[in-house]
Amino acid sequence: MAVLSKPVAEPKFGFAPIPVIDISDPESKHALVKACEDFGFFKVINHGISSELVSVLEHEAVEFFSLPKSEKTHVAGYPFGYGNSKIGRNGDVGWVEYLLMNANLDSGSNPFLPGLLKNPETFRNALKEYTKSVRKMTCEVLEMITDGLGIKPRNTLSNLVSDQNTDSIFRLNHYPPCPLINKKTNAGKNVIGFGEHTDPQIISVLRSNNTSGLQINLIDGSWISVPSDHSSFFFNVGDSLQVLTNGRFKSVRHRVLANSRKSRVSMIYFAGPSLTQRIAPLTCLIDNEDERLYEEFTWSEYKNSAYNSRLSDNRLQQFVRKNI
Ligand SMILES: C=C1C[C@]23C[C@@]1(O)CC[C@H]2[C@@]12CC[C@H](O)[C@@](C)(C(=O)O1)[C@H]2[C@@H]3C(=O)O
Ligand SMILES: O=C(O)CCC(=O)C(=O)O
Ligand SMILES: [Fe+2]
Repeated sequence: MAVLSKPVAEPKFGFAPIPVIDISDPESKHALVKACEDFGFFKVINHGISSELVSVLEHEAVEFFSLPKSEKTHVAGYPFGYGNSKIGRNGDVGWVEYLLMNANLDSGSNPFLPGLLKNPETFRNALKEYTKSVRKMTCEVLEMITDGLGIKPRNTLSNLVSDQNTDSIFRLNHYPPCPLINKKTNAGKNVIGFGEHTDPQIISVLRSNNTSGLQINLIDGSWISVPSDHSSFFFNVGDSLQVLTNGRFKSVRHRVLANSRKSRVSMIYFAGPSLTQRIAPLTCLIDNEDERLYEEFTWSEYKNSAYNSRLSDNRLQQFVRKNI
């Protein structure tokens, strides 16, 4: 893997409180809206997703990443497939290997899936069940958010991502223990696993094993570490939701630092709309045209421009309305 020694800003508070939302309680809708406004990030508990389902998929992921390098690189590809160190195709690198897939397993976009692992069917079934359950939870969360914002109908946002044919993707990341970090002195402790960025989609749903490393950037610019919790899900507001809410919700900048001793395995569902979907501030959230902060774009336009950018770029900047 590539050696990364770029200095990164120190987290200000170490571990700090992250909004925790109990989605079994409808009244959590207000806390959800506040979390999206203040952090663009929150942890979800009482989600009802079977821990067995998550464990099976994690086990399959660990099996995959334990394969010899030659077998993994056999399924290397862009945008979907295996990748090691290189993130995207514009020069970003990290202490990470990953498998990126179209979340719609019936789309034909993941031709490498049948050849994966000894028992590809177990992997495929676990993936299918997992993405289905996470998509459902995502829609529930978006409906609570819509309620909390006082928007009608309550499926205004969930409709954008509820169909399995929308442009949603699924990513497995593996951050191996990093020998560049000195276990005794902690020298080199800031090796970047996944560089700072915002997610371009509407909302992302992350689950990891019990190895920490994820950090989020607060509105004041400081970084905080997110304590790992393998039984919860972490949600990131994406760029598209920032636009839909006319900047009221913040698309959270986040990154992952490597760990000297433990592997981190994460699975992320990026809920994206269909390619032709128009993304613009919801008219019910603005009183008059002058308040509109962003130009309208289609998801396909935004995605193309995002995939031509560097990881840390502010991708929304070019869509900010001028003369307001
Ligand atoms: C450097 C890049 C990697 C990325 C595509 C991009 O050009 C800019 C956005 C990156 C990102 C971040 C969130 C997701 O992990 C991801 C799959 C996505 O949709 O946008 C990655 C892209 C990637 O890894 O190809
Ligand atoms: O692996 C993680 O914990 C986060 C990775 C991430 O932010 C991403 O893949 O977009
Ligand atoms: Fe991300």
